[in-house]
Amino acid sequence: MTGTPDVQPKISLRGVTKSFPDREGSGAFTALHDIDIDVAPGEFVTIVGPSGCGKTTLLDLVGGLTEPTSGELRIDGRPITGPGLDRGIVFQQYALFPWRTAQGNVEFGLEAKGVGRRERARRAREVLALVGLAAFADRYPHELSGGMKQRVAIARSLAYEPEVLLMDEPFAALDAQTREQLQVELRSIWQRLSTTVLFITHGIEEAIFLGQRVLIMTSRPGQIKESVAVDLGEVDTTTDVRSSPDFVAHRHRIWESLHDEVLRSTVLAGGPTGTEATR
Ligand SMILES: Nc1ncnc2c1ncn2[C@@H]1O[C@H](COP(=O)(O)OP(=O)(O)OP(=O)(O)O)[C@@H](O)[C@H]1O
Repeated sequence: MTGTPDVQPKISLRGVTKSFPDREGSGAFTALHDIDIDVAPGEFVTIVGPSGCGKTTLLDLVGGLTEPTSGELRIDGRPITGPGLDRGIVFQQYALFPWRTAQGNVEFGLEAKGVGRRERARRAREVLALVGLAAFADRYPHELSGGMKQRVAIARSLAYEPEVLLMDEPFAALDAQTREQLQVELRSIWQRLSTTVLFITHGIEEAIFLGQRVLIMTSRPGQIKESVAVDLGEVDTTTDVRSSPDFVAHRHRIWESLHDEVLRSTVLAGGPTGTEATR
């Protein structure tokens, strides 16, 4: 099991297994097997694992988008029975409404929550400012860069103040500089709002920079192999923190653990796949 034992966890998974019917339809294919995870309130947990090990499946389960084959998932001790406004989800693809402005996209979740028009507009402006887009509120998605669109997607999730933010490789499609900039912004937003975050990534450095704890998953069927606490001390994001001895040591430790799994998944797949997970 992973987590802090003495606080009631914000997110808790016990014995979670998820199977899908196999291609022939005659049996089942196990994507996740017997997962136990505890995430403390306000904790930022990142998850890395080889390609196809079930990371997205895990996040979908916490998001209530699918149901486990067996096991239990809880938020604040209550079983997860479906999607809810207590959880905001940010996907790799921006999933913005093209016919709505940035402001209109951010207001969307608030409409669903029944927030009045003036309050919606106020809150949307506030979170757009939080992600550095105050001057772009009236722009449509096609007028925004990839990084800006992903900022709008994050602002939309933050607008209705979810207690939990679920992020599935949200920066994967961005260029390296924009990605690093958004990592810094997300880190400071999280520090200010103390939202509980579960963040999936292929990048070891991203996992270390953002996470207080990195969960390493095994190759298929996905299980939690290790939970690595990240302690970088006081991080000055204006310096090249990724070159610090502590950061490099964490990177090496996680790389070694993950590399074994990537090799295993390559053998299982019968070819050279999954190497992206060792970046
Ligand atoms: N709806 C589904 N039906 C059948 N199989 C599925 C379904 N969803 C996922 N899978 C399978 O479950 C396994 C885990 O998929 P998942 O997308 O969760 O992995 P992942 O770790 O997020 O992969 P990646 O890192 O490449 O994004 C894969 O083998 C995938 O093909």
